[in-house]
Amino acid sequence: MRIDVEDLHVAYAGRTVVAGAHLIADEGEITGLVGPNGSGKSTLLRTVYRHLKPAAGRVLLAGTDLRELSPVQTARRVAALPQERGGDFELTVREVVAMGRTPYKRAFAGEDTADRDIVARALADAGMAEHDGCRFTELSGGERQRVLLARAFAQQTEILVLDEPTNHLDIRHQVELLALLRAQRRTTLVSLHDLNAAASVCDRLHVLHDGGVVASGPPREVLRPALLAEVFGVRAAVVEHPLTGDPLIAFDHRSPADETADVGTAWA
Ligand SMILES: Nc1ncnc2c1ncn2[C@@H]1O[C@H](COP(=O)(O)OP(=O)(O)OP(=O)(O)O)[C@@H](O)[C@H]1O
Repeated sequence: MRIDVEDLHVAYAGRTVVAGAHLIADEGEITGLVGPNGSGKSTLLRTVYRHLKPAAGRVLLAGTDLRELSPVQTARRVAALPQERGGDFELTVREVVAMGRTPYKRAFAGEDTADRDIVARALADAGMAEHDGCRFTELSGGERQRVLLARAFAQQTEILVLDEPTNHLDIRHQVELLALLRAQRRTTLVSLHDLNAAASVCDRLHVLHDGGVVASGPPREVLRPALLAEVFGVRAAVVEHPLTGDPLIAFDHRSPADETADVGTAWA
């Protein structure tokens, strides 16, 4: 189920933070949203999972404007892992994941066997099956994250919108999560700070800068040194990963990009 974001404008209390953003997330692909702090990634994602309303422009799911869908219809199409991982749920891990089944329930209907199987499968996929009886509040940040991801899986939507899903995860769990997303082949729109992870797992990237998309395309075409200098303010070489052949960004951690250097317009 393809996502089209068209000329999107989003504001908080009159302050526009996403201004005229366009992007596409193709069916079954992993589409990455990257950009510096405050560039508008979370805000854009919140409009796609309908937590925020656009001030102008629109979000289409398989050609249908989100505004034409009810909240339940949206929840059957889009599951989200928001950046706000709060919710000090006084619930067990299993109960939190079972919340993902809500869009399919009539009021006060209980869980059936199919729901229980879906929840168990989602917990196993997120590597949290052994914690199913634990209290959510007693988990580490990374474990909570994986439980909330399992809740999104249990929602069984064609679209996943994930805001920094690898945040808090150790490197092994980052690799596992990204491999799991690839294996699922759902339409996935994901914000990532780790540009090397984005280069490895995303089919297409959109670079957000000051609320607008300034570059789009396959990671190899987008992640060029000039763009990294201009948008992220860093010096970097882009080489080939010796194991995978993916683009590998070797950052200069000693000094930022020289603001006076002529880096050209990488995305022209
Ligand atoms: N709830 C809010 N109310 C008011 N302003 C907000 C709110 N959330 C974000 N903003 C502002 O909107 C701008 C974009 O923030 P957003 O969180 O979308 O960026 P981001 O690219 O996801 O950043 P980060 O990489 O730091 O997570 C920032 O200037 C931020 O201060």
